[in-house]
Amino acid sequence: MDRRLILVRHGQSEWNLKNLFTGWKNPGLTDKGIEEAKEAGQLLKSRGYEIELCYTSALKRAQHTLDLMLEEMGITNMTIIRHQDLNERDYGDLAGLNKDDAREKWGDEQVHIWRRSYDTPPPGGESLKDTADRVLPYYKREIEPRVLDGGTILVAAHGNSLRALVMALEGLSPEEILKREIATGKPIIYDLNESGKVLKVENI
Ligand SMILES: O=C(O)[C@H](O)COP(=O)(O)O
Repeated sequence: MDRRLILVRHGQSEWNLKNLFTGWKNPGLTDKGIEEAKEAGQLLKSRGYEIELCYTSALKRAQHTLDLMLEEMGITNMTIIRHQDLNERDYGDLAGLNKDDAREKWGDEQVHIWRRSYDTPPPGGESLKDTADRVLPYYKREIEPRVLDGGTILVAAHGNSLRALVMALEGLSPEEILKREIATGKPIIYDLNESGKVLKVENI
């Protein structure tokens, strides 16, 4: 029996293109982001997976990415569960600021700590740990049981909500997750065993 979990970060957003901290702000996809989402859909289509159920966040860049992927896969009748627990990390006071301007103001190291450390939150926002504290209970409660029932579950979410999930699934340390980047529109495919442990991971 397949117990497959597919994670996809949304395609490039308007604010990714402008190099702005985004967090819970709600920009749409760029043309490139739309293409990335379609390509991700084509890739999954070529694998012939039968998707049982989809999850996404409450933010439109992830929702639109999922819709485009499903369209490419020719899937018209699908249950999509949208929940804010899968939202991007809240970037707090940094949201809307240019990432290079922030480095000029606070220095490269501080900005890197805010962006990639495990437990140092950006001012007024969530650390990766804070993000994990909402993403992982949601995953355990809602998503994992559906995967363990058998089949393929697709999750379209965000760079840091997915880093939180990848950290738990792959058993990465806070040092290891610091270096882990999640590319836009590139599916990560996990095969899980009956207790939810990762048997195999494939980045396509
Ligand atoms: O919210 C954002 O700005 C991006 O989606 C992810 O940002 P990061 O690469 O700075 O974590």
